[in-house]
Amino acid sequence: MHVLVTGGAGYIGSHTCLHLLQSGMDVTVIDNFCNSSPEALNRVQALSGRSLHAVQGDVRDAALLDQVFQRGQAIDAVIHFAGLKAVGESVAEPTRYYDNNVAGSLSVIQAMDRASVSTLIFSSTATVYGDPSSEDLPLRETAPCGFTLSPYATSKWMVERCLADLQLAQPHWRIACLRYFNPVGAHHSGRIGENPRGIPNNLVPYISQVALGMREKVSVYGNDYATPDGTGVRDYIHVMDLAEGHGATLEYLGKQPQGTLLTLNLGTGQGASVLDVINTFSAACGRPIPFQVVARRPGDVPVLCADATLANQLLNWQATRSLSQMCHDSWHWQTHNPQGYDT
Ligand SMILES: NC(=O)c1ccc[n+]([C@@H]2O[C@H](COP(=O)([O-])OP(=O)(O)OC[C@H]3O[C@@H](n4cnc5c(N)ncnc54)[C@H](O)[C@@H]3O)[C@@H](O)[C@H]2O)c1
Ligand SMILES: O=c1ccn([C@@H]2O[C@H](COP(=O)(O)OP(=O)(O)O[C@H]3O[C@H](CO)[C@@H](O)[C@H](O)[C@H]3O)[C@@H](O)[C@H]2O)c(=O)[nH]1
Repeated sequence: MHVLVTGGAGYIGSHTCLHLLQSGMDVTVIDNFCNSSPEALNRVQALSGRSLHAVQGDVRDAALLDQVFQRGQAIDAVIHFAGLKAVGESVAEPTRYYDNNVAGSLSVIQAMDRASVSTLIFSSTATVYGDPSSEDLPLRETAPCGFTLSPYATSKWMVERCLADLQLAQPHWRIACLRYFNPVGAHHSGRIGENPRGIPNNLVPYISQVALGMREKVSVYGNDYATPDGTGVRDYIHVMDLAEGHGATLEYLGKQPQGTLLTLNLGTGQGASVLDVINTFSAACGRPIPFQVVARRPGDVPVLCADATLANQLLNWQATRSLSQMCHDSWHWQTHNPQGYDT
């Protein structure tokens, strides 16, 4: 099987490319490196002992996509990771987010159509659930969606809706929208991992930099939520579990008849609070993690936690790595690559 991975040099993309190569699949990547480094792909190839074909470019470049689809061995499926993901940034720059995430996805879908490739995995997000009511937790895929709290979340929901309409109009497609919860951790080798530019937005990369002494303390955004310890609860999932979930989805889609549209939560089903994560990380790295409680971050919700039963059943897949493993692997990556791929 030959898979085109858009955004394959990014955090989730690089781990998924490694898993696909190790599973014997052929991989082509298109990435404009706006939030990643070609070095990630060098390391993926070194770790797997196999090569992939990398194309530098933007998924909104229709002519380039046509070239990629026409070149060499036929592409069987696309995993579309390319997109922008910073929730706060999307509030400040909505048109950039809609352009990259919505127009970029349309460009990929239309190029697939021209090339008669109709198997697609789309990177969606738990943020499509907005601020769920407590009776909807843990979240099943049927929980209300679309009351989104940021342009980022809306952009992902718009693409999910577009794919549902496409599937109705052209029932030969096989599509999976995967709603990721909170991916953290890194490959156990410490060779690939998350590579935030500037000040990290996300909790675990920030804690990692505090543990390493690069930043003074973690700001805990609010301790007055209706959660057991008052801090926000999320469903953290190891990035390698997520990568394996993509492999399992490709396998599942390959066995389905034409006309499949699948929407799945990829999470562990276990919620962890901000303080749980700080304490678990501190145990993993053997250092105290200084923190200070500050005001809530606008747009944050109290709890996002998956019911991943459907993915477990359909894909014969389950997230197996613990929060402790996630923190351990993030720390391993951070200590070996304090400046990310720029080291
Ligand atoms: N990391 C998360 O917490 C999370 C959670 C839910 C969903 N997602 C989604 O999963 C996908 C991958 O996330 P990630 O964490 O690996 O992000 P990432 O930023 O590390 O990776 C995205 C990759 O896409 C590339 N890219 C962006 N726009 C592009 C374009 N127009 N053309 C070509 N390449 C482009 C970037 O250079 C980067 O390599 C994204 O779509 C993101 O929205 C991420
Ligand atoms: O410095 C920090 C950073 C975060 N948090 C808290 O930690 C939790 C997790 O925050 P973060 O790591 O920023 O993740 P989310 O805001 O949950 O969003 C992530 O997870 C979503 C899926 O659930 C993705 O779609 C988003 O792209 C991704 O940023 C939240 O309660 C935050 O309030 C802090 O207290 N301090």
